[in-house]
Amino acid sequence: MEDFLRVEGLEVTYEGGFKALDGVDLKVTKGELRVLLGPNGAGKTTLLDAISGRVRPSRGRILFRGKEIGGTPEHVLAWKGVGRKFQNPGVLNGLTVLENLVVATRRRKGLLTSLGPGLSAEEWEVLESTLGLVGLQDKRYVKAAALSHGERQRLELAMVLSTGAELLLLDEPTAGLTRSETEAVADLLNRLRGAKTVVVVEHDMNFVGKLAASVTVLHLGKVLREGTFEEVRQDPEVRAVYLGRAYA
Ligand SMILES: Nc1ncnc2c1ncn2[C@@H]1O[C@H](COP(=O)(O)OP(=O)(O)OP(=O)(O)O)[C@@H](O)[C@H]1O
Repeated sequence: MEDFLRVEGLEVTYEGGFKALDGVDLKVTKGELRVLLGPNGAGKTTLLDAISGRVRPSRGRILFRGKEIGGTPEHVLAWKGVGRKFQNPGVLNGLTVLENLVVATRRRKGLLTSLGPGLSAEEWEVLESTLGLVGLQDKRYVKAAALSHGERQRLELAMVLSTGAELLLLDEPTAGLTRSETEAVADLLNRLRGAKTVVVVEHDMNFVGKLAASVTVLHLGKVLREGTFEEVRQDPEVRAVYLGRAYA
């Protein structure tokens, strides 16, 4: 199968000459759920930034569905199906859950983001199934401002999905969530497997352990290991640089 996302020899050098990524190779197949682990400063966010067009690679290639996308502006990539959670503009507080999803769906079509009729029957169907997927059916008429933190996170995910994103890039989606909210996000990501390709940066090991995911460990801007969560968790080198602290 063709790699859905392929990163080859990627380097990102920040102003001042600091090399945050130093020759990263990564292959993600369609429908895969991939976790990026690594200690602070390993380059995880920079890798998501490079894939989503927020920072420019200084060397190497990023291929999305076989086409080079390195250096392509973020808004163009969003249009091509690369979705970054926490992308602007995010949730609109004054609108209900349903209205926010309508706005996100219309954004996909490139229309003005005003409300009103205009979604096809098929789009309503997709919107309904997305609501179900994130477990917010019962909150459809609730204003976004009144949602709990966890519900809001799930609404943001639903909005990225509604924009038609095929590749979802998530940076610590469980930050600030309670244990049950974290479990809801883990369930959601597991259910997305096969339908969407997801790359998620996460520090919460309990959460990562619940994901049916392969794991890539970054360290000092390079890939240190790849494998299942158990494999990388048992790896002495990984433990030394990262997990050792959490599992000592
Ligand atoms: N805009 C920037 N200019 C210069 N250096 C930067 C910039 N952004 C990040 N860095 C540096 O690049 C390195 C990698 O940062 P990055 O945020 O990608 O790491 P990370 O693995 O996501 O870390 P964390 O887990 O702490 O979020 C760090 O040393 C960081 O200080």
